[in-house]
Amino acid sequence: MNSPSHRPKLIERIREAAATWGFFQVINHGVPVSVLDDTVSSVRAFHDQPLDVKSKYYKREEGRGVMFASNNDLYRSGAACWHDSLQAWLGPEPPEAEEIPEVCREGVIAWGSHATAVAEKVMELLSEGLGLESGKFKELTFSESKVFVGHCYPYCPQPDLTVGITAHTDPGVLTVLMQNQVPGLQVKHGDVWVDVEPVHGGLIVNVGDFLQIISNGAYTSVQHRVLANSSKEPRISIVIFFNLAKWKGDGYYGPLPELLSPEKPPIYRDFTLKEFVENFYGKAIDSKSIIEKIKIYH
Ligand SMILES: O=C(O)CCC(=O)C(=O)O
Ligand SMILES: [Fe+2]
Repeated sequence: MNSPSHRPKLIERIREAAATWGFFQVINHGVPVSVLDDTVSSVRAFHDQPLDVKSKYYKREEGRGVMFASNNDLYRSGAACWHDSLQAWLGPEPPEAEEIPEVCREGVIAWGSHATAVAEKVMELLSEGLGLESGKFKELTFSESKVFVGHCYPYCPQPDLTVGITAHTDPGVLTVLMQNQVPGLQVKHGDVWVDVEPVHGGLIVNVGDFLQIISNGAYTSVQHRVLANSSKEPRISIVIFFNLAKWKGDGYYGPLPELLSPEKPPIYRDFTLKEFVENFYGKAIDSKSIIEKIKIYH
């Protein structure tokens, strides 16, 4: 990702992938594979512990600290999905190190900073792909608000009757994901669900709703889901969501003015953070994202 002579090509490839697929995989990202493997093992070790140890982290209030739960949307959704998750809100207000379970503390902290470095590089390329300065996304604080999520999809004896995570789009700016070798993630491309084969050492990056909106539709936030795990080995995936942080402007979010012109009018109306948050927390993860609500029909 670093060679200057490849940069224009890289910008174009990432722009194209983010526009058409909304998902892409990065390799040669500079994070040692041993860091990825160690983090996956330590999250697995957390989930392998007896329930009475993990239940110390049970809670339902989101937004800060550390939380262990099965489904964030348990009370908003018609059915629960076949996974457990350990979450840590790493920014803008990081938890005290002691709040993070000891068995995976080092992994959570290390992955948090490596994933941020990768996300910032990708954000530079995505920003340039829109014709903006490479530092624009960082200036807009897009890498500041971040949540670590260590998912575990245990063996499911009847995988045809449930799913690991229902189809949804991610709400924020960008998601960086790594996984062990157990498959399950699928991405929607047109009307087809496409399997994402795990690549050892590869990182998956996907566009969230907020990035689709601020790019005025140039980048696409696509639906994805995880099938219930039919293998005896648990599937581990570790995600960092980069969400909305503070905004430099007047409290309203919307398509970046730099991208708009009489030929390219906004296709989304502006909205407030309150509206965004209420929309997210008021629904099950598989129901309509804010994108549908704020679309302008020309
Ligand atoms: O486990 C995965 O591969 C995907 C998880 C996911 O989509 C999410 O946490 O939003
Ligand atoms: Fe997701």
